[in-house]
Amino acid sequence: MIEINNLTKLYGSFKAVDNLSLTIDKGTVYGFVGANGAGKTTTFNMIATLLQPTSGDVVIAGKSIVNESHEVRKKIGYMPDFFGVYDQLKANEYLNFFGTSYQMTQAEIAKQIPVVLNLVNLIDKRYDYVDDLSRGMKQRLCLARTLMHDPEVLILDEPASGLDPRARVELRDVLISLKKMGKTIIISSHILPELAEICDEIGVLDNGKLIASGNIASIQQQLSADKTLIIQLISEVDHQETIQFFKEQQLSVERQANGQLHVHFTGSEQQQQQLLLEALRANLPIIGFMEDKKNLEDVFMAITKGGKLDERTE
Ligand SMILES: Nc1ncnc2c1ncn2[C@@H]1O[C@H](COP(=O)(O)OP(=O)(O)OP(=O)(O)O)[C@@H](O)[C@H]1O
Repeated sequence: MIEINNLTKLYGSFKAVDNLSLTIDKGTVYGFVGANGAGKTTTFNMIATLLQPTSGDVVIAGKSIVNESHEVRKKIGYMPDFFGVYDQLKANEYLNFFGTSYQMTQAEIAKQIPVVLNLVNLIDKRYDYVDDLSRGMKQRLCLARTLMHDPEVLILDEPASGLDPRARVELRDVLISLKKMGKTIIISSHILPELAEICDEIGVLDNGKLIASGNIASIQQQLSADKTLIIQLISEVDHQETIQFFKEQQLSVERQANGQLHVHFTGSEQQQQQLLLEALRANLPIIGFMEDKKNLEDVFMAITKGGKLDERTE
């Protein structure tokens, strides 16, 4: 559905997007995550035909953003990270304005306005002034405007930014409905857990490069070779024998304030099982043995700061 081929953008000599290649299948919700300045907006502006790439191309439903931008625009709905405020316009007038700019007929517009307002749960606000809506409602109205011409692909740049938790949940529910309708959605955020809830796949952008891509489980797995085992011991027993056991296995061990041991481990799952078996055979006072599952924030920080994945994915 979307083929990104060697997409590159230079601002002067600065590479904001560096040789990005990626395929996104129809019906996929694909999330781009990256710190501020990683290149998300630049990438989205190119996909949305608002910015010419320095080199490379994006092909959406068979149409090139470089050579067929007009055709591409019919297929996409773009929600920018900042959008204008339209004084003195009511919600339905706002949608009418965008419908007209998509060259829809008045009959089509009249039919589509209630459809999109229902989708974003704003049908009760159709006669309210845009300026009087809450920030979350404005975001959803902006999403409604991108749906006016019923595009196959939605490009949403940080749609949840600045929203309170409740407004985020409301927006997420709308996105889940759009996903169920079979839309292909590209969405960005600098908050990985937020994307993980609705995305089928995630791409991590760092300094303009796509340094990891795949479903959340595979991204987490790419990091899991470097893990911490949490060992819980019977309280009030001497920890020394157990610490000595792990040291003899050439593993580094740290005793925590809560009495747990943290063992740094880089082996496979089979080797992890073997370690547990040997610890039990040695009759150590172990009552808990588990891997410290990295949460998504840890994963994000590790991939963008530690450079661990750079070597593996290149
Ligand atoms: N018009 C421009 N001219 C020069 N440099 C630019 C321009 N637009 C963006 N940049 C630079 O390109 C890099 C990528 O910016 P971009 O806005 O794409 O990142 P982003 O991931 O969307 O960041 P944010 O999360 O802060 O919106 C940044 O270093 C930014 O300063």
